[in-house]
Amino acid sequence: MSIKGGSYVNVSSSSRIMVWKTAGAVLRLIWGNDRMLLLGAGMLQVVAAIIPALQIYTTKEMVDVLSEALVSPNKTASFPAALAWVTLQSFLFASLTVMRSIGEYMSLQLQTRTSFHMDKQIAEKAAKLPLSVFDQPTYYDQLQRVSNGVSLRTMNVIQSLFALVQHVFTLTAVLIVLAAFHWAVAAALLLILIPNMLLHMRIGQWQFWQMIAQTPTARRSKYIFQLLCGREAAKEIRVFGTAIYLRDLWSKLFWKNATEQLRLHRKTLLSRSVHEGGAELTLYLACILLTWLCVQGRMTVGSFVSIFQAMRNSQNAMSGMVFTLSRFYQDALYVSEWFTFAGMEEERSPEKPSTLSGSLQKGIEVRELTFQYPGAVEPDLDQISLHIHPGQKIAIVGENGAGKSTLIKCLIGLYSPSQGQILYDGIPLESLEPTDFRKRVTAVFQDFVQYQLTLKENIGLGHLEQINNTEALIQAAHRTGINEWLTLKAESLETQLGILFEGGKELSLGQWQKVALSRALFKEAELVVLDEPTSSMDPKAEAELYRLFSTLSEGKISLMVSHRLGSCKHADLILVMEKGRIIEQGNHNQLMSQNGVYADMFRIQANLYHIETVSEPIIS
Ligand SMILES: Nc1ncnc2c1ncn2[C@@H]1O[C@H](COP(=O)(O)OP(=O)(O)OP(=O)(O)O)[C@@H](O)[C@H]1O
Repeated sequence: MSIKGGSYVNVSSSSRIMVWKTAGAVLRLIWGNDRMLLLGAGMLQVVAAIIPALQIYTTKEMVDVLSEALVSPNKTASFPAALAWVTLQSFLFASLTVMRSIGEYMSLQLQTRTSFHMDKQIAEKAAKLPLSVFDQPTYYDQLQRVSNGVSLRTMNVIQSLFALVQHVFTLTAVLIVLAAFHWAVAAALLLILIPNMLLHMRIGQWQFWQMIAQTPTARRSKYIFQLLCGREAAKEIRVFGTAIYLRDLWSKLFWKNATEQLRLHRKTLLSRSVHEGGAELTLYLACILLTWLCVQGRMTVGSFVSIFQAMRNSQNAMSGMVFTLSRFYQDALYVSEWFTFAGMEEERSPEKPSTLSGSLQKGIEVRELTFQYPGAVEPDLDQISLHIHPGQKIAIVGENGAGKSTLIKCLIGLYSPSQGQILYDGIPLESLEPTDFRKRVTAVFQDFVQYQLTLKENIGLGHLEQINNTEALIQAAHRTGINEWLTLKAESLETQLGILFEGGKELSLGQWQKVALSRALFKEAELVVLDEPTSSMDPKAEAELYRLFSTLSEGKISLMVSHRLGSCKHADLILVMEKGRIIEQGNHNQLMSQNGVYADMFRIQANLYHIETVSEPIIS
C-alpha cells in the first residue's frame, strides 16, 4: 500500500515482503548484539507455548478418571489417579507463571540494550551524513519516525515474533487434538483463523501507511506547539499577539490527523466486528456438532468437556494471534524506517584518499565552481574561479543571498560542487581524507551553536584533545574578552551556560558570539573561516577582535564574510558577490578606484557614519 494524494493504494504484497525482511533484519541485529538473551527468551516462549496443549490433555484425563469413578462401585479407588492429574495441572499452571516472569525480565533487558544500540546508531549515522541532507524536509520526517519509540517497536517485533511462534505452537497442538476427535472441528477453527489473519495483517498496513502519510503534518503541528510553548517565539508571540493565530493553526493540524485516524479506526472496528461475528457463528456450529456427537455417545464426557474447553480457549488464542499479527505488521513496517535511515548514503570518502603534507604551498584554487541547492531553479554559485594564496586574508562581501556563506561551505568541503573543482595544493578537495583535512579548518558560522553546556565544553569542543588544558582554555577565553564579564578561574570554566538547565548563566548574543570565537581560536588551524564573526559585538570588542585576528591568522588563510566593509579594508583580497557570482575582486584601494559596486557600498556605509557624526540624529 502507498499513499497518493492522501489516499491509500494497494501495494500490500511489497509491504508483506518488507515486513518479513525487516523481521529478519531485526533478528540479525539483536542476534549480533545479544544472542544469549535472545535464545533464552525464545526458548522460554516455546516451552510456554506447549503448556496450554498439555493442560487440555490433563483436563481430559482428569474428567475421564472422575466420570469413571462416578459409575464404578469403588469410587475412592480412582482418587490417587485423579490427584495425580490435578497435581500435574497445578504444576503446569505454576511453571507457566514462573516462565512468564523470567521471560518478562529477559525481554526488558533485551529492550534496554536494543534501545541503546539503535539510538546510538541513529546518532552515529546523523554525524556521517552529508550536510546537504539536513537541507531536506524529508530527512526530518524520517528522523521523527525513527526517533519516536522505534526501539520499543523493535522489541515489539521480537516479542510479536515470539508470541506468533507461541500461538502457532499452541494452535497447532490444539488443532491436532481437535482433529483427533473430529476433523470438522479442526477445519472450523482454520476457517475462522485464516481470513481473520489476513484482515489483521491488512489493518497493520493501513495504520503504518497512515502514519507515513501523516508525518509531515504531525511534524508541523509539533513545531507550532513548540513555538507556542517554547522560549524561541515567546517574545514575538507577546509583542505581535500571535498566540491565538498559532493555537488555531496547531489545532487545525492536530484535528486533520486525528480525524483521519478516527476514520481509519472506525473502518478497522467495522471490519473486525464482521469477522468476529463470522468466527462466533462458526464456533457455535462446531459446538452444536460436538453436543450432537456427545448425546449420541460417540465421545466420552471427558472428551466433550476438554474439546469444548479447547474450542473456547482456541478462540482466545486466535484473537491473540491475529492481534499479535496486526501489531507485528505495523511495528515491522515502522522499524523498516529505521533500517532505511541506517542505510542512508553517508558523506562520501575517497577510495584512495590523499593527505596534504605540511602547510599549504600553492594555496586553494577554485575552478568554475557551480553549486545548486536541492530544489533550486538556478545555481546558487555560478562558475566561480579564484586563487587563494597561502597566508592570504580574504574578505567576501555582497548583498543578502549573494552566495557568500554557500561559497565558504563549498570551500571547506561541507557541500560538494555540482560542477567545477576546488584544489588544495593541486589536489581535488573530494580526494582529500576528510578527517585529516578538517583538522586544518576552524570556523565560526553565522548560525553558531549556543551549547547549553559548561564554558569549558563550549570552548573545549573546538579542540577535544586539549579540552582538559585549563590554561589554554582560559587563554582562549581571554582573547575574546570573556574575562570582562566572567572572572576566569579554573572553577569558572565549569559554569553552566544558557538557561535550559538548572543553575545555568544566560549570555547576551554578543557574549555567546565571543564564546563561539574562543572555541574557534582554541583550535590551531591553517584555514580560519569567519562568517560574520562580529555581527552582534559592540564596536570596541569588534575592533579588538579584528586586531587580534590579524595577529593570530598571520601565515594562515582566513576567509571572512562581513557586511561591515570597514573590517575588510585590510584584507589582501576582497571578493564582491552578486547572485552567486564574483563580480569584482581586488584589494580595497583597487576596488575603490574601480568605482564599482564595492566602492558604492563602501561610500554608503561611510556616509551613514559621517551623517550620524556630523548632523542631527535622524530620529529624535
Ligand atoms: N540550506 C539551503 N537550502 C536551499 N537554499 C539555500 C540554503 N541556504 C541558502 N540558500 C539559498 O542560497 C542562496 C545563497 O545563500 P547564502 O546563505 O550563501 O547567502 P549569503 O550571501 O551568505 O547571504 P547573507 O548575507 O544573507 O548571509 C540564497 O538564495 C538562499 O536562498
